[in-house]
Amino acid sequence: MTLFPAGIGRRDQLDEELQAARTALGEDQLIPARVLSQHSGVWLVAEPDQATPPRLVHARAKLRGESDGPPITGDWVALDTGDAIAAVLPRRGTVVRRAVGEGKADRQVLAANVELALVAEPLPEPNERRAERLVAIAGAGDVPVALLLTKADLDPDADATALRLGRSIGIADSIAVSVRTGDGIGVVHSLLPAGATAVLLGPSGAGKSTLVNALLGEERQATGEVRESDRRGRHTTVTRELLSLPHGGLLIDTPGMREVGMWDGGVDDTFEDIVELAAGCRFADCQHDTEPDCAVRDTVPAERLEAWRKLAREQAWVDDRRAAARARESRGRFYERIQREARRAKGQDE
Ligand SMILES: Nc1nc2c(ncn2[C@@H]2O[C@H](COP(=O)(O)OP(=O)(O)OP(=O)(O)O)[C@@H](O)[C@H]2O)c(=O)[nH]1
Ligand SMILES: [Zn+2]
Repeated sequence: MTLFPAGIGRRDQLDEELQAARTALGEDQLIPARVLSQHSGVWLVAEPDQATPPRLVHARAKLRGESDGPPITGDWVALDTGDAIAAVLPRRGTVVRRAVGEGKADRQVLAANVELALVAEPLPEPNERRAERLVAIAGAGDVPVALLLTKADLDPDADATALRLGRSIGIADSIAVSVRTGDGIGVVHSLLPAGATAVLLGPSGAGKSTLVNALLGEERQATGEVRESDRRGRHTTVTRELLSLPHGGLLIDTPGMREVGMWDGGVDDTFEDIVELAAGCRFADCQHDTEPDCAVRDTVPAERLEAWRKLAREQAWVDDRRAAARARESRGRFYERIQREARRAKGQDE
């Protein structure tokens, strides 16, 4: 039985990228695979042709300390002859948040190589601010977004609410879905064509797992069993997994997130309405607060303006810290070079 009857996803230029990794590492035996799930210290991977069943592999120690962090679910990787992940192939379409932690500025890649982010917010009281934030981090990684207003059966005006929220955040695909009535499920399927990979994001309790089960239909039982035995056998924790949907689409399931910190910008994309209107303000640095001739203040709802300010402040804070870290790093490299040159000069003296 294959876990992914319709394959493990599209990947353009896989051969070229693999060749580049072989050249870089000087190893010509590397083979490609995709990470289906990440556990503590091991990764479940599958090869594109699935000639062998998915298997748990390790990663080379050096990979774990790299700036991009260890391999994650959705990654395309190069495996060596010892079945260890030797390289992570370039990531396209990433969702990155600031790692959770007080005053910390570090990045966490939530999903890699995704072509769509499904941002879930539950009805009847969707939190627009929370959705905006997820839309912004997806936008920062060049990942298009569809909004899913879940639990549509709890809101008699679900479709209107979805439309309104989509307009407000600037997302064309905004769909009310209910697992209870089945409304919207077909539309979600149509957003996930064969070979495409999407990630499902949203707060705890939004109904993500329930929706995933509905999308998987009967497939889940078949795939679930295999995975469960993997998990139990190894006592590992699954954080995210790549799932194969019946129509051939792939979906990365993420656990509910309490905190989603900004990392790579994306604020301006999400608040395009404000950015565009601001061009009409009298002052270029207008804060849309008490300035005269402000084109934004009276047009944009106060809560949205406040949300924009808050995210922009947060992004500025992260940018500061990232700039400081880069400066520290380049100072470090500078001193290393000076010391190296000093040692060399000394060697020549002797
Ligand atoms: N009325 C209604 N309830 C739903 C629907 N979908 C999910 N729920 C309920 O919402 C609750 C939360 O659902 P989950 O699927 O566990 O939510 P989740 O987003 O996966 O939460 P985490 O696993 O914590 O991230 C459960 O009690 C579900 O039964 C729906 O379409 N309608
Ligand atoms: Zn203004």
